[in-house]
Amino acid sequence: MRIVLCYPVEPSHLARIQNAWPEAELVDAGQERVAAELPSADIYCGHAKVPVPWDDVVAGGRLQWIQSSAAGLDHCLVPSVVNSSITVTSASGVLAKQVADQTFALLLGILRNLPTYFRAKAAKEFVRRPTRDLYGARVGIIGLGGNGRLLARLLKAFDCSVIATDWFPEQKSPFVDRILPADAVDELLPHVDVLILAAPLTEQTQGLIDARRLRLLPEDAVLINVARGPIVVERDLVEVLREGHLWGAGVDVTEIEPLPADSPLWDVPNVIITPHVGGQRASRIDDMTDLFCENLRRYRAGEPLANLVDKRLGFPEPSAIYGAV
Ligand SMILES: NC(=O)c1ccc[n+]([C@@H]2O[C@H](COP(=O)([O-])OP(=O)(O)OC[C@H]3O[C@@H](n4cnc5c(N)ncnc54)[C@H](O)[C@@H]3O)[C@@H](O)[C@H]2O)c1
Ligand SMILES: O=C(O)[C@H](O)CO
Repeated sequence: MRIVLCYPVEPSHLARIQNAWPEAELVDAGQERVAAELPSADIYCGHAKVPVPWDDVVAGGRLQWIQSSAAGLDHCLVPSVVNSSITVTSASGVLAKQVADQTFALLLGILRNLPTYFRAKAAKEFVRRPTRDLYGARVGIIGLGGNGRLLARLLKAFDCSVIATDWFPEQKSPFVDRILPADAVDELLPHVDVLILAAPLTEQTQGLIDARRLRLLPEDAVLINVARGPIVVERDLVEVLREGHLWGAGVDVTEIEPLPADSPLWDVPNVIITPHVGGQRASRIDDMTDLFCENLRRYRAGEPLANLVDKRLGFPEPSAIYGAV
């Protein structure tokens, strides 16, 4: 058994992975060597941002299982992988705490008008501007997976009412007041003060939030995107923000990353932009290694894997999500 890794592991992580399968040959490939090492791998654990020649790897016929170290699978669910017998598992749940921190940083930053105060600080001006409350707000979450579920739980500490859409609306959560089917977005939008995007990028979610839907939100609503940039039509977001329809937006992800210097989004005052750092924190590697070691154990024991992805859908079922609340 040959296991190829391409996520930032330290010697202690390597030791734990080796311990989970002592007879396996473990290769810490690094980005430069991944294309050369993968055709002879049985198992691959790697990150979204690493380019992999998937068609060649699938054609080689040896790879059995991809453990993505990202929750979003837009990097590896290419047609050749989807149509193959390769098992795919995601990192759903592993980054949920960090994504929650990032969401609250963006959300509270916009509600409390921090972009204005950062500009005022640079100009050494002591200005006061109106603010909005998170306490008691009506929050809509698109996508109730590892991230969405943790967010719902934390929002309850702010006495928010939480309404969500999800592909699996029959799932239960003590922290969500109402779960609607994925295609009920238009029904949800008029009833929320804050809209948080936490769904994967799929055929159904690409361009989901366009000008028409942004205008269905109440005036002064806030949009937070911690999922994938192309879920929002960015030029529509700029247009609607400039009309003054929204209170503001916080985006950790953009249609093109890095966001091009000539993007008009940079110049919209009531927007906070962070460079896709929602999942960033040292401990994520520990958490990722916990998940991978657990899945190696299950793989060897022939047990169902955590975060097993339905490749046709592009995400795991709720019952498979690792450590979901
Ligand atoms: N900003 C970051 O750094 C960061 C970090 C982690 C994840 N992400 C992104 O956030 C997404 C969600 O992460 P997660 O860990 O919760 O993933 P997940 O796979 O656990 O959950 C995704 C959820 O979205 C639901 N869903 C799928 N299609 C939908 C649709 N059309 N409408 C509504 N719901 C839909 C699924 O049923 C599932 O419950 C990832 O796919 C990834 O793209 C971003
Ligand atoms: O999907 C994820 O896990 C994050 O966006 C990192 O790529």
